[in-house]
Amino acid sequence: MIEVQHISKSFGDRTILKDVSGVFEKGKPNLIIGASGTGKSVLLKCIVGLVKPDDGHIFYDKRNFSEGDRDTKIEIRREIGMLFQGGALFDSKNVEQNVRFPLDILTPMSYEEKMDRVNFCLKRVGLENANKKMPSELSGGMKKRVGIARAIVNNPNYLFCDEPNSGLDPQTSILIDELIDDLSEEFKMTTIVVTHDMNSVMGIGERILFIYKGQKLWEGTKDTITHSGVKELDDFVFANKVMRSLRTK
Ligand SMILES: Nc1ncnc2c1ncn2[C@@H]1O[C@H](COP(=O)(O)OP(=O)(O)OP(=O)(O)O)[C@@H](O)[C@H]1O
Repeated sequence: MIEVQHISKSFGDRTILKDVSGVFEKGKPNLIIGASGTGKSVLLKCIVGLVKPDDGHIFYDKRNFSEGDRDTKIEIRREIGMLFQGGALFDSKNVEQNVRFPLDILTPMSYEEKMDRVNFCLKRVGLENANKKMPSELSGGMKKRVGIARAIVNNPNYLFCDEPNSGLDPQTSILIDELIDDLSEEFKMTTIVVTHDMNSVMGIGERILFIYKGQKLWEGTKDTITHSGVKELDDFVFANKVMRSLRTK
């Protein structure tokens, strides 16, 4: 479980996050949703330690990440897997080298042990025959799968995914969502997915935080999101014609 308490962040005189609190549960994807530019990625960066909040605390299974000692922070960082927006693969490395990279820099494992783990993860994401392919030879969906294999290769307790569906067609997006959902449960990871994709929300949104202009305005599930009574959330959810047509039924 990850807990954020009263997180605030400004850049210069622009306040980006205001007193955001929330709990992210183990074994399922927890979604952070909201319109573009509302502070979702900054919140995620605060949680993983890429941005330092001005105020507030972040706890990883009760361990204080924001004010913990150096060793605690290093320990927590080693338990984090991250799927970056766009995949962020190394263009000059092939698939297996990309996936092996965290093991090369973070573990003392032998080459054989690393390759066993790499092959296990590639198989788990449905890419068992792609070891030697270069990123330029992969489709967008395959790149995401490689990114996911790399994010889980170190057997993380925490998985963070920033817009995992960006640039993907709707069908591939659903497959990637389902993969993240399945992996979270299978490996008992606390997973946080940043998205503004309503398909993801209705597909895997068992736990959702809605951010509006840097504030958490609502939290709930896909079953309660359509009747939250929060105007700003309704504007977000029903921006899409299909969702509007469902509301009137
Ligand atoms: N390092 C930074 N310095 C200054 N401003 C920043 C920095 N990082 C983010 N911002 C600003 O913070 C605001 C929120 O950005 P953020 O990336 O969190 O939005 P978002 O909700 O994730 O949007 P999107 O869905 O478009 O990615 C934006 O106006 C952005 O310009």
